[in-house]
This record gives sequence, structure tokens and C-alpha cells, in this order.
Amino acid sequence: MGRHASPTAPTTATEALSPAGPRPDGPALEPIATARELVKVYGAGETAVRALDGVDVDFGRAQLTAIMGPSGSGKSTLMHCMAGLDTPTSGSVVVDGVEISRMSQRQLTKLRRTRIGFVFQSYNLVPTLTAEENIRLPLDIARAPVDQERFDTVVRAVGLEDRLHHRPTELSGGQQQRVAAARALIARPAVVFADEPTGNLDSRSAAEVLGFLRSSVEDLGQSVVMVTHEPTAAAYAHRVLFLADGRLEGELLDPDASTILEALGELTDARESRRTA
Ligand SMILES: Nc1ncnc2c1ncn2[C@@H]1O[C@H](COP(=O)(O)OP(=O)(O)OP(=O)(O)O)[C@@H](O)[C@H]1O
Repeated sequence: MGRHASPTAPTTATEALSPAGPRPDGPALEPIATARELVKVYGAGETAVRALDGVDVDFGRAQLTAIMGPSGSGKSTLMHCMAGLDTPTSGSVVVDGVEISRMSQRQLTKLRRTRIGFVFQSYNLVPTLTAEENIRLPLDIARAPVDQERFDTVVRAVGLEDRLHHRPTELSGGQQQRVAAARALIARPAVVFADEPTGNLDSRSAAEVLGFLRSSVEDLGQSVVMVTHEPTAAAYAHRVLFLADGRLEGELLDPDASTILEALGELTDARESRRTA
């Protein structure tokens, strides 16, 4: 963390923001998920909202990528389209080599159960099940065997060994979110999508969850994409992408929280001046 992509310290965040896209002079990014010319329009006619306006993006394999941007910029829509939770109006989405944008609902449901992990702001644990049962749930639903070694590795990584028989109400918010993160990883998904995973947590619990997401990338080779409003959370990412008005505006590599904050401020100012021009 805290290392700039650029060797010279930028004077403004705009200078720090580089265009998001293939970098001819940088290391090749091996993508786990890609979007091409992704457009999502909600509604029709005069009330239509163009939530995504032609997004081209590659998400790196074994990277933690954060998506940031002003409210309404299309972050959740992008993540939902990438994760097969929403269908794009046009364009393509490929996850782990599979084109998902034209899949049927049935095919998408199967893909989400086996190849994609989710972490939501509100944990979404089943209250009547223990932590262990919640973690095993995706495999139980898919009627797939639980790989005990994987289970032990993930549980150790989230530090939940002594909480496995507790129900969600008997766990702190941070512990519940760590159960949710373990559940997302148990089936070795191609990619984990996390939507504001620390939005409900105090700073200490947030640091635990983010530390785990980062170590799941570094130690387990997991690919993680996370939407967040918080610069301190995004600073855990290897790469931070910035959206504004449904378009990808740029990216930062290994940024620190203050550079992210500056970039966000400039994006918001630029958007305001476009709107008032
Ligand atoms: N189901 C929907 N129907 C109509 N409009 C929608 C729908 N979902 C999102 N939108 C609109 O699409 C745009 C992008 O929304 P989205 O939720 O992706 O933004 P966001 O960047 O995640 O915002 P926030 O940071 O506030 O969560 C917004 O203008 C929003 O009002």
C-alpha cells in the first residue's frame, strides 16, 4: 500500500490518475473478468437513465480491485453486470473465459453458485445457521462436497476457528462479515465481488475484513473486485478504478488514501463543472 505507480510524486490527483485501459509500457494485466462497450440503460423514453455508458475494463487475476466514484456514477450497476446479477443493455461481459452477458437466468444462477462469490454490506447470513453452516452453504446448495483442507485454510485466514459454532446474532459485525467473506471464498470462485463490504463496520472491524480480502489475494490467489466509498478501504486495493457518469475516468495503482481522496474530489468537481457548463 501507499506506493504510487508513478516514480515522481504527482502535484494533483488528476496527474496521478492514469487512463484505465491496456498499458503498453506497463506489466500485462491477466484478466479474470472483462467488460467491453458495456451499456446499461434503466427505463425508457424521457425517464431513461444511462447508468453505464460504454465501459471497457479488465479486472486482474489475483488482484484486489476497488471501484470508486461519486454517488450514482454506476459502481453497483457495473458490479452487478459483471457478476451476472443484472443484464446489460448492450456490450459483453466475460468472466473466467465465459461470456455471461447472453446467458439465460438458469445458466447465470448456476454460474453464480459455482464461479462467483459475493460479499454484501449487510452480511446476508442465514440467522438460524451457525458460522460453519453459513460458510458451507454455497457448497451444500450446489450439492458439492466440502474440501476440508480448503475449509480449514479459509477459516484460519479469517481467524474464525473459535467461532464456528456461533450463530450470527452471537457474533460482532466484523466477525459476521468475516463469515460472509469465508462463505464467498469456500467454493474457490473465479472472482469475489464485494459491495461496500465495510459500510456497516467500525474502523477496526473494517481493517480486519479488508486485511483478509487483501490476504486472500496474496496468499490464496483469489481475484477480488470491491465497490467502496471509503478511501481508506480502497487503499487496500492493488488498483483503484474511478467511475463518473457511467464512464471509466481513470485508475490509480497502489495508491494511498489521501491520493484517492484527492482524485475523488477532482472527479466530483469536474462532474459539477460539466453539469453547470
Ligand atoms: N433499478 C434501477 N432502476 C432505475 N434506475 C436505476 C436502477 N438502479 C440504478 N439506477 C440508476 O442508475 C444510476 C447508477 O446507479 P448505481 O447504483 O450503479 O450507482 P452507484 O455509483 O453504485 O451509486 P451509490 O454510490 O449511490 O450506491 C443512478 O442514476 C441510479 O439512480
